[in-house]
This record gives sequence, C-alpha cells and structure tokens, in this order.
Amino acid sequence: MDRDAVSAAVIETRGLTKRFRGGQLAVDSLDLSVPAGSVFGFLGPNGSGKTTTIRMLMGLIAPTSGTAALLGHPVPRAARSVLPQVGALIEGPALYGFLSGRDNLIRYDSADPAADPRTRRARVAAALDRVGLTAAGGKKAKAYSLGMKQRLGLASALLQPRRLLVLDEPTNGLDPQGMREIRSLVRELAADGTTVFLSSHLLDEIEQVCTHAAVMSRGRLVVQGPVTELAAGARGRLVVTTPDTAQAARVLKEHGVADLTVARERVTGELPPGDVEPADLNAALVRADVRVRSFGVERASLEDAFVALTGEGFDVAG
Ligand SMILES: Nc1ncnc2c1ncn2[C@@H]1O[C@H](COP(=O)(O)OP(=O)(O)OP(=O)(O)O)[C@@H](O)[C@H]1O
Repeated sequence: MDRDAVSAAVIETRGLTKRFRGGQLAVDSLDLSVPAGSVFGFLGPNGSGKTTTIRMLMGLIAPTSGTAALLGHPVPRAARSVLPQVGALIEGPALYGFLSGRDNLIRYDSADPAADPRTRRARVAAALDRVGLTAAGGKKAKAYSLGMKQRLGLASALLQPRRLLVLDEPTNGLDPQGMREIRSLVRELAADGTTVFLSSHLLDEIEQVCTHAAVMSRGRLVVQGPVTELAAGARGRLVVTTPDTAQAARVLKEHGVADLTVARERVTGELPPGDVEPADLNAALVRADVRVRSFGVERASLEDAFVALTGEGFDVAG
C-alpha cells in the first residue's frame, strides 16, 4: 500500500470490527478514511456503531479484528505516543460541580503527566478564552448551563495543541443556542487547521458544519466522502405548486415522475432517471393546461442520500 496515502489520512481504519461478548456485531469491517484538515461527520442513527468505533480509535477497547491508525500511527500499539496529539470529548465531560470552571481545567491538566505545570495557568486561560468562558471561569461548574459544561469539556481537550479532535455527539442534549455555540467553535478550530472528527445522529448538523461525512447503518459503513458529493448523489425532488393538483400529478406520472405526493396545492415527486429535463416536464404541464404557480427542484439533502442508499428512514429521535 502507498505509505503517503496512509499518512495523508488523519484517521484510517481497515476492516475494523468489534464483536461484543454475547455476539453483538457492533462494528462490521469498517474502512474509514478521514482527510487531514477536514471536519468529518460520523453520522448514523443511535446504535449504529459510532461510539464503539470511537472507543476503538482512542484505545479504550480492543478491536476484534482489523486495524486502525491515528496520524499515521497504529492504535492501540502506538496509542501512548499519538494520543497526546489528539483531544477527545467522549461521553460528556467529567466535571467537579463544586470547583470553578478554571479550577476544573487546572485539576484536569494536573492529572496529565505530559502537561508542563509552569505553563498551566496560561494554557488554562487560553483554553477558557478559546471556548468563550473567560468571564464565567470563576463560577462553580454546577452553575453552568449544559452548553457551558460542554464548552468546558472542549476546553479540557484544548489544553495542549492538538492535530486532531474527536468529539462524540458534542451537541447532544443542548438547546439550539448551545448547539450553535459548539458548531461555531468547531468551525473556528477547523479554520486553525485542526482536523475535527465528530459523531452525530443529526443530519442537518453534519450538513451545517462538516466538509466530509461517513454514514453508518447497523455497524456498517454505507458511504463516505465530501458532503457536497454525498448530497449530490441523491436526485432532488420536483416541487410544483398548482391549483390543478390532480391533473398535474397525472401528467407528471405519464412522464415518469415517481413517488408522487399531493398536499394542498403542492405536488412533489422524484425526477425520473435518465436525461429528462425539468424544463420539459414544466412544458408538458403547461401544454396540458395545468396552471403552474411555481416549479422547481429542491436540493437533495444528505437525508435524501441516506434514504436512497439504505432504503431506511433516518431515526432522528433521542
Ligand atoms: N459493551 C457492550 N456490550 C455489548 N453490546 C454493546 C456494547 N456497547 C455497545 N453495544 C451494542 O453495539 C451496538 C452499537 O453501539 P454504539 O454505542 O457503538 O452505537 P452508536 O452509533 O454510538 O449509538 P449511540 O448514539 O446510541 O451511542 C448497539 O447495538 C449496542 O447495543
């Protein structure tokens, strides 16, 4: 295998598999490739194997078979040398409520044998500043909102310079404002050159912040690549607004439009495969005296791509 190709990926797995005792196949022969500099969304419904994969990557559990490499080094074998360059936020931050945010970070840093005590205060101050908690740094952590706690957890991952950040469901449980804060922080970190790998069960979240994504379903990788390409893989839906819905649906059906839905004055359907031009469909409607108020093709979302690829709906609950 081309060694350069391996080192260009920040996370690379080959046939990575985890079968739990009791037989549960949580991750099934996963080949993941996370390019340097990407914001990589690891997407899948609850139970699809995301956390299990992340735990293997971070050396917390051993794979049943297959290999994984972080920053070009095999894990778990080289975990000790590579993990200091990787910041991780898995399963929510462990915080002491009776300590201030600042003291939580000082305590966390003191427990890290690789951390230099002489630079501790300055690094803690910089990390608090990074996540926008300077003003609240002296407050007890138990008085923090969930979003602030999550930002403090991120600060703990940022006490050292990191080449890679691994975040497991970083916006889980947050209100919309908290979610926005974490997303903009992720964007800022990426702009500074850190590769960010984050798991999520929220499709629109991935579309908003990620450059690349991998979609998991039942332990298997369904697809991975740049988000724009993944969404483009699914064809958009045709949307026609007209008072003559029944007639419009009939004409569109005759021209190969499938999966038609009619709601009030809106007819939607799947564009036929091949080189049928939406403009030709519009012309056919007009020829049949359908009064077309608006005619367009809705951009395909990652959700459309997911449904097209797996034939499943995307479970966004929980
Ligand atoms: N320690 C374990 N022992 C047995 N089965 C497990 C264990 N951990 C996870 N599983 C199972 O493995 C599958 C994948 O779980 P995993 O937690 O990796 O999914 P996930 O995509 O991260 O979902 P979630 O978002 O709910 O954490 C699930 O069916 C889960 O029940």
